[in-house]
Amino acid sequence: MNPPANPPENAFTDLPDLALRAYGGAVVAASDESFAEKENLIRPGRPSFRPHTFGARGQVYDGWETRRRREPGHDWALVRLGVPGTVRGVVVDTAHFTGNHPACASVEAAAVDGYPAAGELRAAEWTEIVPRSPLRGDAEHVFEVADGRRYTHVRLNAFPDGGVARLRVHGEPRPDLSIHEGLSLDLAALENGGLVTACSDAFYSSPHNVVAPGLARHQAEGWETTRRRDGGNDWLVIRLAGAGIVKLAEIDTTNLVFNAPGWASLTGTGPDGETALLPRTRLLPDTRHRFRIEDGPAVTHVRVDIYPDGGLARVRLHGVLDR
Ligand SMILES: NC(=O)NC(NC(N)=O)C(=O)[O-]
Repeated sequence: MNPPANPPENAFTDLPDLALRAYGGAVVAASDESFAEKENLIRPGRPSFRPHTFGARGQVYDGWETRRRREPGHDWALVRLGVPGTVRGVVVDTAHFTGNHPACASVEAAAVDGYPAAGELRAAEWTEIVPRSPLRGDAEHVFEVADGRRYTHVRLNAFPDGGVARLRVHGEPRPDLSIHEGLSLDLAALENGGLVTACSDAFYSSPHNVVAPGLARHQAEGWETTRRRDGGNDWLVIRLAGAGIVKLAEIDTTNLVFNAPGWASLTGTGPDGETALLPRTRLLPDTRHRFRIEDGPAVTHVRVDIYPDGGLARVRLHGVLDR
């Protein structure tokens, strides 16, 4: 999620990239990756470029690059989304590929639950979500997707061959929660369908990071705001995996050593209105705080207020789904 504080509504690039490696995405197969490896497609961060870094196979690119095709057909890469979901838009980024970018690209999507092997995936039913479109070199191509179905995999087609730096697949998470039936789970986690739907400020790093899997390895893998000068406070809103009762909240300031918030509070919203889940509570820098939440009602959204600013590495809201 990019600045500014009030992004335009429905800008799909503000939704999380469901294919991101950090969320568990994987490039499970590709027709070819002679020049540069397919895994680069879903790496976090902007693609880098160092000129004249020629290795034994040619210039080294931060992207997926196939060899010059001498037979009919086209190249493709198959991506498993880290979290299944509704795809709202795709970005095909040819950053730094000039003279060797594909002439055109298209994107297809499929829904295959379980653990399909690459061969099984290729035989799946694929739906075109981005029609074959011309590409330019060294450019981000932004394609909105109107199809509202849930998908688990996408396939990038490069016509006829060439290099693509990144493939971003923005959307809303829709995992299958049946496996959690009768169990507690992190209702905020992106992998369980939690989604940050609003935030006051995303200047340094994305608020989606607070619901990402695992621990943040450094400050940029968490959410960080600017220094606030107006007397207010920063906040974000998490839409939970479903209506649920939060029983344990984890507020993690790890890696925020000199810029951790001084305090935080949690407010739930649900069918019964607004409920204070955690009153304004003092936080320490660089610490994973855990708080029991007693007797809360079922809520669908939780607002996390931090005072006055700073950011958080992670927010975990463990609880049970309300039937
Ligand atoms: N990785 C490469 O060297 N690719 C290309 N060549 C240069 N110089 O970038 C190409 O497609 O021939």
